[in-house]
Amino acid sequence: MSAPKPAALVLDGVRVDLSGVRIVSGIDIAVGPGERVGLIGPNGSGKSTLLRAVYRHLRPHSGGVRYGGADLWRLPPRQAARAIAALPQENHADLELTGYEMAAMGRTPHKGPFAADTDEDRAAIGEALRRTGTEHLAGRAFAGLSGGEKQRVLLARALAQRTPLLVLDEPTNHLDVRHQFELLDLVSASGRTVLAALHDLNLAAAYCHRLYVLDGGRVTAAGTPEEVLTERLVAEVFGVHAQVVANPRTGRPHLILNPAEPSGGGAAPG
Ligand SMILES: Nc1ncnc2c1ncn2[C@@H]1O[C@H](COP(=O)(O)OP(=O)(O)OP(=O)(O)O)[C@@H](O)[C@H]1O
Repeated sequence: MSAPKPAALVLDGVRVDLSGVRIVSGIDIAVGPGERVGLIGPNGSGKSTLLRAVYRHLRPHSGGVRYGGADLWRLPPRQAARAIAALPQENHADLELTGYEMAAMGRTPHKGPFAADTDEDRAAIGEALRRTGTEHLAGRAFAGLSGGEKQRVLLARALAQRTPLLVLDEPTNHLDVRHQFELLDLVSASGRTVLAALHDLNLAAAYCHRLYVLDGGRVTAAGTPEEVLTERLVAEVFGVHAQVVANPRTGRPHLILNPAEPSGGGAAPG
């Protein structure tokens, strides 16, 4: 009943152009089976574009995306959708679906056209709603949910798909702090292979085994959070000052962030 055993995701020289503009190029990324890899980088650096090339919304102009050795772009759509589930940034507010129906869309790759839900479908949907704490949203119109509620229902859809690979684009968008932790705990506990774009560097440090830094459409650094999240790199890539300390509870790197050149002496408000 659980997702198949996770395999490795490999991006090999991926390049994507949009409207004749090169957005990302020469991207080599390897995510081991069951590994959680974070993609970090400033606005416009190409994170979403790259993820779309992985979850088959934007065909790369060159390079390959392989999962478990198979070229994801050559797989029949249904087979690909049994391997990879995505939590994209796009909003589906236009769809007239309930929370349950949205989560149930995750079962589409496992069913024939117009086939009724099987016991396994219902179990997968129910478990996904329960794990994401969204059972109470099942009967509500998806379009009327709050941003955070939508995000959690979309995660339920991805989990109901029961794929061994998850691609997450800003999964903590709209979520309050408790739900940010809960979502990433849930994803971590799932044991899936994960590639996720994250803006929050501390969450990236806390939940990812390794990080890739994207800047100007290229990978400029990669390694463990300890290796990547240095004061120098954060200053160069994000233009802010970071003091790196160890989280006293977890031992993971934790960044105390401030503007690069504090003005007004950095006095505390009030
Ligand atoms: N159709 C398009 N034509 C030209 N440029 C585009 C097109 N779509 C996106 N871009 C540009 O591609 C670049 C990368 O966008 P992308 O959304 O991948 O970045 P991102 O790193 O995910 O950004 P953010 O952190 O703001 O979400 C941006 O400069 C964006 O303006």
